[in-house]
Amino acid sequence: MTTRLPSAGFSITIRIAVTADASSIGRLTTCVGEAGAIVTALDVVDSDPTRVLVDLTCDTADSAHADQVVKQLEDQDGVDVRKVSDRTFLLHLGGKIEVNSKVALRNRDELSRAYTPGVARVCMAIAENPADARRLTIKRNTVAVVSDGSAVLGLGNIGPAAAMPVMEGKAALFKRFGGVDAWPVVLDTQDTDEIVKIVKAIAPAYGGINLEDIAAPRCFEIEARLREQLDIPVFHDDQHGTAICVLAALTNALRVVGKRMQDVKVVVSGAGAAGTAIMKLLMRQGVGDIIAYDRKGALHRGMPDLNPSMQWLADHTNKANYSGDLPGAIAGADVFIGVSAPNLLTGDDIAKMADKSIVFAMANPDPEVDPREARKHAAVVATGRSDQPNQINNVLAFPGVFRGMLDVSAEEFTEEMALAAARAIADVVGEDKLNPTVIIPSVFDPRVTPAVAAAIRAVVRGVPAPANPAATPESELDQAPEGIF
Ligand SMILES: NC(=O)c1ccc[n+]([C@@H]2O[C@H](COP(=O)([O-])OP(=O)(O)OC[C@H]3O[C@@H](n4cnc5c(N)ncnc54)[C@H](O)[C@@H]3O)[C@@H](O)[C@H]2O)c1
Ligand SMILES: O=C(O)C[C@H](O)C(=O)O
Repeated sequence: MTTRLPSAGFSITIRIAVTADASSIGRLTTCVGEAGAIVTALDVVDSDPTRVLVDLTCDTADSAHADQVVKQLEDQDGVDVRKVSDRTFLLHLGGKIEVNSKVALRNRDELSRAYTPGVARVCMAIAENPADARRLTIKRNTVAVVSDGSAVLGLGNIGPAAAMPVMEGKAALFKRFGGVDAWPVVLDTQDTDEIVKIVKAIAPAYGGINLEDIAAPRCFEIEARLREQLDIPVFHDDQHGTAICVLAALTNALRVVGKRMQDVKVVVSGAGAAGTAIMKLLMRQGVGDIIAYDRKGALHRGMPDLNPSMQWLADHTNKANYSGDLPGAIAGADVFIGVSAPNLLTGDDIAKMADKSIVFAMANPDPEVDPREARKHAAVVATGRSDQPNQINNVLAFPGVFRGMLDVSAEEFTEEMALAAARAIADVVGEDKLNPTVIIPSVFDPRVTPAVAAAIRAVVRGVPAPANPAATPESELDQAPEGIF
């Protein structure tokens, strides 16, 4: 987006000493407002007859804007800026997750059962019957969030240490939304063979593997090989989580505009992890007319030097073998999906799409087209941003998908599960709520995870998804384990 709006992601708290008079606090908030920031809190820390010490908190648009807000305050008469704290960095001090013991360790008696000597009998039980690992260890509810830091958000190859805040965040989301204990496992290697070997070696402790932010096309081979070698589900969130959410959003967007999957022409910009999985799932759901776009242009037959996944797309999409530019491709198209790079299209390009067009511009943090421009011409617009309507984010999918898979000890993640999860997410938006700005539930809608988990469990059990998942047990972990003793 060209003009950035203030966001909680760039919230700062400024400690300011100001001359004590009737209008001094008012002048401060006016100054911040005139600088384009939004005041969200103001606390008086201390005061005496001559001076007031306040903590003023405000949302800014980015780091440069935050500096400018502080500078404008410093330029005011009688204002002394003492300290500026970045609230996002404050929240990350010491990391975002921790391990808690589920058992009390208050005396020798408890220690003797939780640890040695008692624990030895439990170890031997698992040695004799490996399936007991799911009942007697954290395996039944634990997922490894594995990354090599090679494609982190839209930031690129920033390495494993720098990827940690995202992986910790993912683990926090797993717990908050799915009750799943997830743990970051970042790897100081970007070698495919080595990653497969390491993940295979750590797998015994986990009930599932969530691959995260591993660059395409390596991610495809890593996922395929691990699926083949492991007896626990392997899910690549950037591929499958995104594809599930996009299919859910498109299902409802098509309901809004009154078009059918099999009739629409779709253009996807970005044939990486997300784009490839999105296209495959949409094709599986009946979309027949797709053009895939990447840096080198529209993927078409006869294009040289394509990697295997792009070659597959060139062979299986683009019916008319179009090879022109992106604005040309979307002219007359019904749906544009962007998972590539910022600012590739203008409002005028969107105006040339078919009547009642749908635009999902999902590059983070800045979408392929400014959604405010796109909304002037398209019937439905969605982005990945939390400050815009119709936020498409994987958190709608992965907590429920893993909740469901762990509940039934699933051994693999399948395309049937992806389709069922997408249907479950779409169905959460009832007919009475569906409109161009509500095609997808809020990430905070408490119905989403139970609905997705129930749909996944139903696929594994080979039964229809329950009509009212909230009325069924949310997790089999809530039920008493059988046959342990
Ligand atoms: N909103 C969401 O929930 C969500 C989910 C997944 C990905 N994304 C965003 O989508 C983007 C891609 O994610 P990914 O995981 O697929 O990354 P990726 O690196 O696997 O794939 C990105 C692809 O886009 C291509 N690309 C780059 N610039 C391009 C351009 N100017 N025109 C056409 N293609 C271009 C790259 O060559 C690559 O093939 C990122 O910005 C990411 O933040 C958003
Ligand atoms: O994973 C997310 O929540 C964000 C998305 O996958 C992205 O890459 O931007």
